Amino acid sequence: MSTGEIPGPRQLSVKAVSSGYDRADVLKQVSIEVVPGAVTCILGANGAGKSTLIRTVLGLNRVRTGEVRFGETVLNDMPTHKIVALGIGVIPEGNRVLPRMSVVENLQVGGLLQSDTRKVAARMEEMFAIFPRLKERRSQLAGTLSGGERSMLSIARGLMTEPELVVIDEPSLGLSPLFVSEVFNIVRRLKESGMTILLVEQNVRQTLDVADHGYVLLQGRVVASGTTAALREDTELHRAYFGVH
Ligand SMILES: Nc1ncnc2c1ncn2[C@@H]1O[C@H](COP(=O)(O)OP(=O)(O)OP(=O)(O)O)[C@@H](O)[C@H]1O
Repeated sequence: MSTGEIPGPRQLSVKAVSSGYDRADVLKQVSIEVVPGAVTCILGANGAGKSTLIRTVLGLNRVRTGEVRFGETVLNDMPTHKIVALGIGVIPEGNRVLPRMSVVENLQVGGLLQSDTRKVAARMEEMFAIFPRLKERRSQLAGTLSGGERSMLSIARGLMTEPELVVIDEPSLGLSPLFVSEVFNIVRRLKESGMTILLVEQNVRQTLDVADHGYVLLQGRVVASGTTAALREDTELHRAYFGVH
């Protein structure tokens, strides 16, 4: 084997993972793979275990059995800040921003892990290139932004750490239809830029339009998986949402 090879993009793998709260397991033997450079989605109705899966990947819930890996690195029992430092970014659900801080200050908070302030400033300019609307509103308090602008800011803030893989948790939650389309357009642009995305959503149609592969969770188990084209035809997807065969 040669040494000094440039490492390729890393794959996030969840292998036969069980985890939960108190004594009960919520996730039961869940296995997923997040292919580098593609959008992988996790679909499932309320209470299916989507948040628990994200929490487990990010080290907020303990892996009880099984293994979570990012490339060669095992993430089981690793604290969240170390997982983030490995190159896994998070965009939390609900377009969370710091309302009393300006757009620029919100982005600076997103870049806190980076001690080189010139790099933070350069990354911020990259974010402004992707989201020109945020640049126009750079001094505005985040709490006074529109819903769509707020979701752009929460996404941009999550990208300030220059993650290799980003977990996007229900970005359309609580947004009106126009803003929902805007958010999915942003996801599409991030995908075109080559980013690896794990997208967790309830909005089936738009998610299947943007994602490449996906998994359907039902009561903490993966009941269907495959390309989005295959999932569209899968009766398990319909059963998971509507309880019909
Ligand atoms: N902190 C907790 N303590 C105990 N049980 C919890 C906790 N958080 C979630 N659960 C339970 O775990 C199960 C899965 O919840 P989870 O939040 O992962 O689902 P979800 O698919 O993200 O749902 P939603 O789309 O409504 O956010 C549910 O039965 C829920 O009640």
